[in-house]
Amino acid sequence: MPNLLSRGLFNLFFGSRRKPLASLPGPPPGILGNLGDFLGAPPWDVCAHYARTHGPVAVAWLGPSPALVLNDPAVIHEVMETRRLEFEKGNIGTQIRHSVTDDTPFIADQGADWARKHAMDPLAQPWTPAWQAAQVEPMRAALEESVEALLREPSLDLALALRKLTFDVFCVATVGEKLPTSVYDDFILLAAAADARIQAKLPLRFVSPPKGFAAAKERFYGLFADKIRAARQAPSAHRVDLMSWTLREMPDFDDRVHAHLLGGFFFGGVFSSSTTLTGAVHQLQKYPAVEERLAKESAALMRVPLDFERLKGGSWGEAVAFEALRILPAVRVFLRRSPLAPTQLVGVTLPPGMTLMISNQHLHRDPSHWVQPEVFDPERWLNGGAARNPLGSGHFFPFGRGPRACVAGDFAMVYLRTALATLFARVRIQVDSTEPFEEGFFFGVVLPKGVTGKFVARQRATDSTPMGAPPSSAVESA
Ligand code: HEM
Repeated sequence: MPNLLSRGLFNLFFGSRRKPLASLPGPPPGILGNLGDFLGAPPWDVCAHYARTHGPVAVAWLGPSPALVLNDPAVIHEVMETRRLEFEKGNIGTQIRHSVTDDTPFIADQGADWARKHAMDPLAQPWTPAWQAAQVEPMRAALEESVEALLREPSLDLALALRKLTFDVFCVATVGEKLPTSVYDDFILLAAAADARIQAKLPLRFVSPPKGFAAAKERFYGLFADKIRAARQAPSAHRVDLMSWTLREMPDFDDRVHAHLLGGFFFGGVFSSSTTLTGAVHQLQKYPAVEERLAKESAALMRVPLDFERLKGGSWGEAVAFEALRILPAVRVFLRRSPLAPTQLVGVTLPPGMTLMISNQHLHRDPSHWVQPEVFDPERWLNGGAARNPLGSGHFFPFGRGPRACVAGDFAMVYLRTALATLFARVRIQVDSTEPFEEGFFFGVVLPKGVTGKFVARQRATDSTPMGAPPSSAVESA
């Protein structure tokens, strides 16, 4: 809390800016506004703290600029759904455009730009659900191969190991094969360049790209362009990867845009999906009975080939994925900004270009809505629980809300369920500490830090068909 002098100075210099927002609660600003709150803690924790101390709508000051912190489901509904065309996404476009290209809908302006890009996105087509369903067995096989390799590692940084595993599996889902590690290195370099801009304390024009950025970008997107060219020359009616499916269904789709979207898939999905898996693994170590039930269900599901229909029968796996997305959502803060023309919201006129900070951190754990919100309890999603709190509803929006919610949310659920089933049928993931882990931030996504552990093979259940390589020497029973 800033002292009286600091508060007095703020009012002296910026008091007139406070007047239009005076009816709204919020922390008292000092000479630097409330920046001090954000320097000491992750932004989602600050948003949750404001919800608890000031209520569901609060004004905070980022230096001399006000920000509206929203923890009210009805107002969030307005901003992200009914009135979304008025509120552009923060400045994420200028931060990540160099790495992700302009073709991804993620950074499109609300309105016509987004509508055009969304309409031609292979992830938003009538055939997309069929492509998703067809990924279950190829992803299972890719996961199994990666798991066998990880079993040989004596110790792992689980966030990084699951990130690489997710990248490899997404290669199979997008182009039908795992790609060389050099492609992963290029991807991480491009993501790190975007992350440096997201986290920059300087004006963006002073943030220079890392060494080798231009060459990595050319190689990364060039690889997808080469794959598309090769697939056009030797079309196959049987390949089920996204690229082949798109070429069959949308033969006139521009190859350059197609290559950009295939590359963009990794930026959209690898960090968020692997962070969610890491969170799930950490919670499962803390709640062994939940893990045991997942292992049993997974062993029963695991007959090769695994198909979408059988995977859907794994209701505990789905509940575990939902619970991980609730308690440790990978994307916790959504930024929007008010339009240049004066706009009314929450009973006040917003200044032009005002930042709106929307977070799911508090609402996903709101004790007035959830029973024992701090407990990792997948049971809450069974017996109608998922219908009571559907994805994108007031207290559960890990994939965002409204038309700009994650275009690949359904695919992410298929991936998470396939990954949980494949992993927990085969291994116990031993996590070194169940204490809460430190949470960093990479590419706009939460990055778990210091979550170390190892994979330990489970004894295979007798009623499942043997898969893959023989168990390694360290074996536990399921
Ligand atoms: C657990 C995994 C995932 C989580 C938690 C997640 C979360 C999100 C969230 C919260 C948004 C909305 C952001 C906003 O409104 O500001 C979003 C949008 C988006 N996500 Fe995901 N995502 C995941 C997986 C994926 C995957 C696998 C892809 C692959 C392509 C992807 C691609 C996108 C794209 C392109 C958008 C922009 C959609 C649009 O504006 O039309 N995401 N995601």
